[in-house]
Amino acid sequence: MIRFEHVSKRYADGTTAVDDLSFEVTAGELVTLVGPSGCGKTTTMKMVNRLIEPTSGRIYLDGEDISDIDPVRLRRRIGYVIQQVGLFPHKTVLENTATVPHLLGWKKGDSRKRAAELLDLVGLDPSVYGDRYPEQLSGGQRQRVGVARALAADPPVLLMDEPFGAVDPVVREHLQTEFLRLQQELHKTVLFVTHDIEEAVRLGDRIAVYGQGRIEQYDAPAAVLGAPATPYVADFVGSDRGLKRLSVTPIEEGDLEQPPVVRLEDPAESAAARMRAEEAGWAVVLDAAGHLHGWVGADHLTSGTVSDHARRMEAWLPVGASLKRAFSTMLQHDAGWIAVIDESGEGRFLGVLTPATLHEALRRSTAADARDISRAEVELESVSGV
Ligand SMILES: Nc1ncnc2c1ncn2[C@@H]1O[C@H](COP(=O)(O)OP(=O)(O)OP(=O)(O)O)[C@@H](O)[C@H]1O
Repeated sequence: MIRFEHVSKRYADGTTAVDDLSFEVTAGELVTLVGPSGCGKTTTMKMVNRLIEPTSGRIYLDGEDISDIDPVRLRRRIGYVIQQVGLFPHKTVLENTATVPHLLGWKKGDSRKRAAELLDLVGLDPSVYGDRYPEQLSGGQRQRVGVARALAADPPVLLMDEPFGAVDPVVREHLQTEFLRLQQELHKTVLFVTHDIEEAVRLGDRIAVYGQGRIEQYDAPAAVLGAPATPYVADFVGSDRGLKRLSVTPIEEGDLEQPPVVRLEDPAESAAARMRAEEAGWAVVLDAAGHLHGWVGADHLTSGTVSDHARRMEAWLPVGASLKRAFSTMLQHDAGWIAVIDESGEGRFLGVLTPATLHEALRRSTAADARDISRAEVELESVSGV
């Protein structure tokens, strides 16, 4: 979809910003460009929409050399989101979002309708926010409008230059999650610049780790974390890369423990007897439909039915969620275990994840790399679902 062939950029003052760069982004792929300040990420990106022209080399979009495409036409095929969103202050949120359809000559009604759909898609209710002006929004909301605006004309390619860089970490994580959800729906071809390795790992199908003007490693997140290609990459991804792996390793059914399971309607005494037989101090409680209700301690089961004593359980996750989410859910709920649910299978309870099984899952993921299993076999499906 996007292909760089021996691309270099030297600025007039002699700075070599990008040096003989060759790489390819396939259609529907989200590639993060990560590296320290001044390593050439933004230059790379701006060459794709011809805001900057390369000194040498060629860039292809869908097989077409972009130097043969009129820049204005080219940019219609490419959405662009930057950190300082650049919304027009005197235009409403709806008008800002409708900018590109408007420029493309859409009818006013059509472009406003499209803008409203897009605002909805990025989590802003158009009836609440549509008539506001940018200064009446929070930083995170402004970034969402920026994303909606870039998507308005439905371009196949999105360039995003530190789009979430200016918001606080909590909002940032929220925006990342929403963007991943959006990307699962839209399958845009995305180049995403960040200097934050965590963000690169969380979002990227592949990561390009930049050194000075060059890509040091271009690989799937687990491979970059598990097998850094050079000492520079190892240093950049950090000594805590084991921890970072948490965000690219999904919970699998095989990781789960199977505690005793009782039903809400079970008589308390028989449930207690079963737990004693399994030497378990507690059991997971399911409702009549087999959905997770909560848990119950063996000591409480003195009379009546399980439902008289059961407590609700809020700490649960769908299978396939990342181990990082599992870990933070445990901390958030101060829970020694979390329930894992099969969301696609109507919320069927699958088992529980404990700190010990979480550790095992992390070792499984590291061992996969140590055995030099090819990237394709390291489970990465959930990278886009963390
Ligand atoms: N117009 C310019 N003229 C001269 N040098 C430039 C120009 N624009 C960028 N550079 C230099 O090119 C190098 C790469 O810049 P670029 O903006 O691509 O880096 P970056 O990786 O995006 O950095 P950051 O994360 O700080 O945005 C830097 O050394 C920068 O100073």
